[in-house]
Amino acid sequence: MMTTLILIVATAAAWLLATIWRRARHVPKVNIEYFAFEGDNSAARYIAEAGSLLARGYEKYTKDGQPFAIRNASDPRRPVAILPLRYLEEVKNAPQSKLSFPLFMEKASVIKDICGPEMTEEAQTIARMDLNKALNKLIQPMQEMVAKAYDKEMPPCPDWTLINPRQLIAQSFARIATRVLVGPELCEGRWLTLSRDYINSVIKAPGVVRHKYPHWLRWVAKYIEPSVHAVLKYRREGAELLRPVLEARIAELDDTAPQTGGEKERHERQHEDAIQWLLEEFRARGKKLTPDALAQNIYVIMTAAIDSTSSTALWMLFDLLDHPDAMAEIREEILRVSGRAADFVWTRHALGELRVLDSFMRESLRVHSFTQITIERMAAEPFTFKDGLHIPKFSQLAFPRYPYGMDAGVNPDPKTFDYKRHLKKRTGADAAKFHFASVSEDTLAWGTGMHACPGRFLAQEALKLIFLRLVSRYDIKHDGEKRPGPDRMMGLFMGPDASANILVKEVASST
Ligand code: HEM
Repeated sequence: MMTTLILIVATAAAWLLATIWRRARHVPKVNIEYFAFEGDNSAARYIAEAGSLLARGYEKYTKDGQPFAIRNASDPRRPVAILPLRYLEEVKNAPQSKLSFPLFMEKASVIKDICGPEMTEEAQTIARMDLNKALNKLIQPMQEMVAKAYDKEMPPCPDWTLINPRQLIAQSFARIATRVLVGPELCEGRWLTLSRDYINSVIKAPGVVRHKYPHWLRWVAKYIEPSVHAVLKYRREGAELLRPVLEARIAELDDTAPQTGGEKERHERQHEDAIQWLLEEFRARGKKLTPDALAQNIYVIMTAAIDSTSSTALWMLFDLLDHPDAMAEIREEILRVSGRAADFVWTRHALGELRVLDSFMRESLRVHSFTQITIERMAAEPFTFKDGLHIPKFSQLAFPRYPYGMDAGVNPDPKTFDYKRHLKKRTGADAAKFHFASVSEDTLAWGTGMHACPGRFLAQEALKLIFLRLVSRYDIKHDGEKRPGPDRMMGLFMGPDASANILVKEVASST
């Protein structure tokens, strides 16, 4: 009897191992040219130089309208298909059940295995709809958050004073995002540092899990892996902070339900923040919102928002320092629109009048890029384009965002930083296009279709509020001849030199 049992267990184990081995070896490949480094083609080289490979692939294939494949840092068995623009419409129109952005995020960051924030339909909907509807009302609290960050982070500087701007910028945006997402009740306290702790843990854990655990064993990481325990700890802490606010909001909504039917949007909202939007969105779908689900939905938006916007802001600052002519013109524009009033209360309309600043920001976004590729999707099922290009299940595709912005056919004289480039386009055919947050044909920076960044208008207004305060109240310059160092490269990710210092000095009369 015992021998039979051992035989059964041994046969089952052998079958399991053989299946895992077979699956690991037989991953279907994208059937297009694989573009790799000549000579050293190691993972380390990709981490340092993938951008240059992408640029060469763009010249060789994309400009000819051809797709090519490139090593996939998160899953070297499945190269990423880099597509030319002729595929954009089909990708845009493909439903999420076929070409999926959330699935790409989940697999690329092994999000389930690290118990990290998964993109949900509720988070997508409130970021797309409620956030943008509420933006007018949120400008004033956002301005107050920027003032608080400056009060805390900017030292008195009657004379030239050395500061590290990363902290000022990161704190300004973190406060804005915190106010918008967790509301006035929580925006001042622990949440500010907690969201940073959480994001850091979510950035760290996927690399550790991928490195230490084979594919088929990753599910155990949540039980034994310290870096995943860190994610879980901050997730629990977030849920506990949110719990009393959520309970109060539920009680309030229950009280107003008889008049409104409890339906979303039927009543004048008392609160404009993601807690309220998510609560109402969950109810509208007949679902119960728990503190943990609330924390996860807020964290997923925060993770998308914070580092992308903070890095963009730091690059913008360095570009401003490199272009004193632009800085002078932008300061003049801010003073004109605000009527030189120090206590001017900005509105969306007034921010919209800052057209030179807007064009400057868009140019900065063109020449710096947090990610060199965009519109990343994973095939949730085998996907075949009209021309026969086949993307196997669980393979990824993307578009070359950075090389596209630097293509002379798309943006003439691309190496010149022309801060009025987009302003000139706006004064041409279509004034509504080509502002910072526009998804138009000269940029892939915001993605496309239903997944096009829903936070781009928030980013636009936040960056303006952060910069108008800096430029109108302070003179700023590089630390002597010491310029910021080169961008940090991490595969197809880039980041500005966060260690660079700058000099600041209060101006005598200011806005
Ligand atoms: C300069 C700053 C930012 C840049 C460059 C940026 C860029 C992007 C890009 C390229 C995508 C993917 C689009 C696609 O694949 O088609 C995206 C998605 C997203 N972004 Fe942003 N983003 C920024 C700021 C923000 C902010 C402030 C928020 C806060 C609400 C945000 C929330 C999101 C969300 C929730 C998604 C996923 C959308 C979906 O799944 O449908 N982003 N962003």
